[in-house]
Amino acid sequence: MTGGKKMEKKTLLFFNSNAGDGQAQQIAVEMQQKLEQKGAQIIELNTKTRAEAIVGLQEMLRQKQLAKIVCIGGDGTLNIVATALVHAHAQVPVGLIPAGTVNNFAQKWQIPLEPRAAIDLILRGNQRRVDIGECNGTAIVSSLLFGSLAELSNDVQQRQKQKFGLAVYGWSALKHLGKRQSAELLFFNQTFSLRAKVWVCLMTTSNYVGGYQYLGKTSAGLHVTMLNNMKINKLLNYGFFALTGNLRRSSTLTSFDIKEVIIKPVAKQAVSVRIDGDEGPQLPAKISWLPHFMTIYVK
Ligand SMILES: Nc1ncnc2c1ncn2[C@@H]1O[C@H](COP(=O)(O)OP(=O)(O)OP(=O)(O)O)[C@@H](O)[C@H]1O
Repeated sequence: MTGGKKMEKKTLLFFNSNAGDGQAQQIAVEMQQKLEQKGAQIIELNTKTRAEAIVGLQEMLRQKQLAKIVCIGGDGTLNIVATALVHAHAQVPVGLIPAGTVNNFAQKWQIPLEPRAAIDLILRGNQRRVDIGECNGTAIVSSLLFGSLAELSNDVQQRQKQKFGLAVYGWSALKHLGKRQSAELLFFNQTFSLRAKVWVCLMTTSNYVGGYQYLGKTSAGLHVTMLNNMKINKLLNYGFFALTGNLRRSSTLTSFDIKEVIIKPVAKQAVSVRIDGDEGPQLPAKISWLPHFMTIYVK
C-alpha cells in the first residue's frame, strides 16, 4: 500500500454455535479475550448457513485480510474453513479449538480437546502442513462416506446427535440393516478402473476415523475402504479389525490408497456422499488428494 497506513492483518474467530453441545459461542468469548491480550485484532463472521459462511470466508481470503483463522467447532465447521481455502487457493494458517462431538481431525493431530490448552498451542505458533482431500469443490478434512451407511447418517439430525451422542448412528444402522441395497459403481482414473457393488465406501485423509486410529501404516493418498456386500458375519469381522486398528487385514474388504478418482453409478441411481459428517454432493464425483494443502497449528 502506498501513501496510507499499512493495513494490519487480522485473526478471524470462526465458530459454530451448532457444534458439539452448543458451547462454541461461550468458548469464543474467552478465546477472543486471550487473543486480544496477545495483541491480535479479532474479526468475526456472522452467517446463518454453511454456504453463506464459505462465501464470506472466501471473500476475506481474497482480500488478503487474514493473518490466521481460529476455528471453534468440530470437523464440519473446520470443513467450511478448508473449503473456502480450496476455493480461494489461499494459504492462511488455521488453529482449531475442538468443540464438536467427535473431533476426529483434532484427535488425529493431537490438538488438545480442552479449549484453553488448544488456544495456548495456537499462541505458541508451531505450524505444519497437512494433507486434505477435495470432492467436486468441497474440501475433505477427515472423511468422505457413501453407500447405505452414509444414507442412514443423513437420517440422523444434529439435534439427535447432541441429545443422544454417537449411539444414534448405531440405532439408525440397526433400523436400516437389510433394507438398503448396494450400488454398482465405476471407479476410474488415468491408470485404473474398477467396477464394484458397494454397500459402503469410506475415504479418509489420515488413518483416523471417528476419533480412532483404524488403519496402521498407509501410503500417500486418500485411504479407501469398501464393503462390497453386507451380511452380519461380515459386519462382525469388520468390527473386530476396525477396533484393533487393523482394518485392512479383514478379508471382507477392498482397500487401497489413491490420489485421484472419479466415481460414477453404473445405472441411474442416486448415491449421496457425506463429507466430514455433513450431507455432500451426489455421485458422480471427482475426488482428489491435496498433499500438504492446509497449514495448521500443532504441538
Ligand atoms: N457458520 C456456520 N453456519 C451454519 N452452519 C454451520 C456453521 N459452522 C458449522 N455449521 C454446521 O453445523 C454442524 C455441526 O458442526 P460440527 O460438525 O463442527 O460439529 P459436530 O457435528 O458436533 O462435530 P464433529 O463433526 O466433530 O462430530 C455441521 O453440519 C456444520 O456444517
